[in-house]
Amino acid sequence: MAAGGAAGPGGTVRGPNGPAPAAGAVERQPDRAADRGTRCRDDGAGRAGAGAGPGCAGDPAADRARGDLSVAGVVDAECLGGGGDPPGRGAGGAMARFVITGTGTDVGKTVFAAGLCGMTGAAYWKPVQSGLAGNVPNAALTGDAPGQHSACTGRTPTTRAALTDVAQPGSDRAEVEQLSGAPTHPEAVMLREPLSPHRAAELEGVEIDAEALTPPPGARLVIEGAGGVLVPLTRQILFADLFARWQIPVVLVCATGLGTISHSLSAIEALRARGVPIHGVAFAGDPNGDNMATIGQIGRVRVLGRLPHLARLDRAALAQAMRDNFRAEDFA
Ligand SMILES: Nc1ncnc2c1ncn2[C@@H]1O[C@H](COP(=O)(O)OP(=O)(O)OP(=O)(O)O)[C@@H](O)[C@H]1O
Ligand SMILES: C[C@H](N)[C@@H](CCCCCC(=O)O)NC(=O)O
Ligand SMILES: [Mg+2]
Repeated sequence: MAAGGAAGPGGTVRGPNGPAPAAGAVERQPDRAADRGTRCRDDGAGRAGAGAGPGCAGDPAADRARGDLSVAGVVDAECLGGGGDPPGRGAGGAMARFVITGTGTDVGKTVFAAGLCGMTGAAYWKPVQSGLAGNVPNAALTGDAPGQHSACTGRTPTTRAALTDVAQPGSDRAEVEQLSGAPTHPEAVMLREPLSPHRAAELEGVEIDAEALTPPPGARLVIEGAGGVLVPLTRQILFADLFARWQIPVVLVCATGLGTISHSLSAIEALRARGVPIHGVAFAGDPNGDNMATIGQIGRVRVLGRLPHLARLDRAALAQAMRDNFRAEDFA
C-alpha cells in the first residue's frame, strides 16, 4: 500500500467552524533581515551594540517581548550577521508558511505549533503521524521482524489508520485543534505504533511515498514533522530531505536544559547541510539564557523566543504565553 499525497483526501482543511479557505503556493522567500533592515552591530562582547534594530538584543522593546532573553545578553543571528537563511516571509509579506521541526520527539513541537497557529491564524498540517496506538515510545516494540513486533504487542500487525476529515483522538492534529481552534488539514499518513515513521510503516505494510507528500495550499500554514530533523520517513528519505525539497523555512524547537547545545547545533548543521532554510529557533522549557544565547551565536540562528512550561496547558494560557514570549511580526 502506498501512502502520501497532499493533505489527505481532497486536500481539505477543517476547523471547529468548518472548512477554511485555501489559496496560494509554496515559494522561495527573500532575505528577511535585509527586508526589515534590522541587522545589528555586535559590540564584540556578544551583545548587540547601540543602534540595534528591532528584533535584536539591545532593542528594549524586543527584549521585553522575549522575556529573559535580554537578561542573558542573547545576541540573535541577525545581530551577528548570521541568520542569513531564507526567512518565512514572501514577497509582499503574503506568505507565512513554516515547518516546525525540533531536536527530537517530545520537545514541544505540537504545543508550539498550536501556539503559532493561534497567534498568526495559520492552518495546521502534520503530514505523517505515528503513534496513534499511544504516543508513548515503547522499546519493546522496536523489534526488527514484524513477527516479533506482533508478539510484543499481543496482536497482529495493524493496518493503516483510516484517513479522516475528523482529527483522531491522540493525534497531534487533535491537540492543535484543542489548543488553538485552528483549522487543520488531514494527515497524509497515519500510523499506529509510536515509532519512527519508517518503522511504523514497515510494521503495517505501508509504503510511504515521500515524493507525494506535498504541502496543502494556503498562505498561512504551519507544518509539523515527526520527531527530530533526521527521523526517517523511509529507509532512503529523512524529514530533513523533505524539508529541503519544500524550501519552506523551518522553526527548530529546542529544549533549554542540559544537553540542548549539542542537540540543537547538530540539528542546525544537518538542516544547513541539506540547504533547508532556517527561520529561527523557538525554545521550550525553563529559563536558561546562556544555553539560548550560545545556540543562537554558534548556530548563527535567530532566537525567536522561549515558551515556558505551563502548569495549566489550555488555549487561553497558551495564547497568553505566546503573546508574552514571541512576536507575531517575526512570523508575518
Ligand atoms: N509549554 C508547555 N507547557 C506544558 N506542557 C507542555 C508544553 N510543551 C509541551 N508540553 C507537553 O509535553 C509533551 C510533549 O510535547 P509535544 O507533544 O508538543 O512534543 P512534540 O515535539 O510535538 O512530539 P512529537 O515528536 O511526538 O510530535 C506533551 O505532553 C505536551 O502536552
Ligand atoms: C511516536 C512519536 N510521537 C513520533 C515519532 C518519533 C520518532 C523518533 C525516532 C527517533 O529519533 O529515534 N511520532 C509523531 O510525531 O507522529
Ligand atoms: Mg508533535
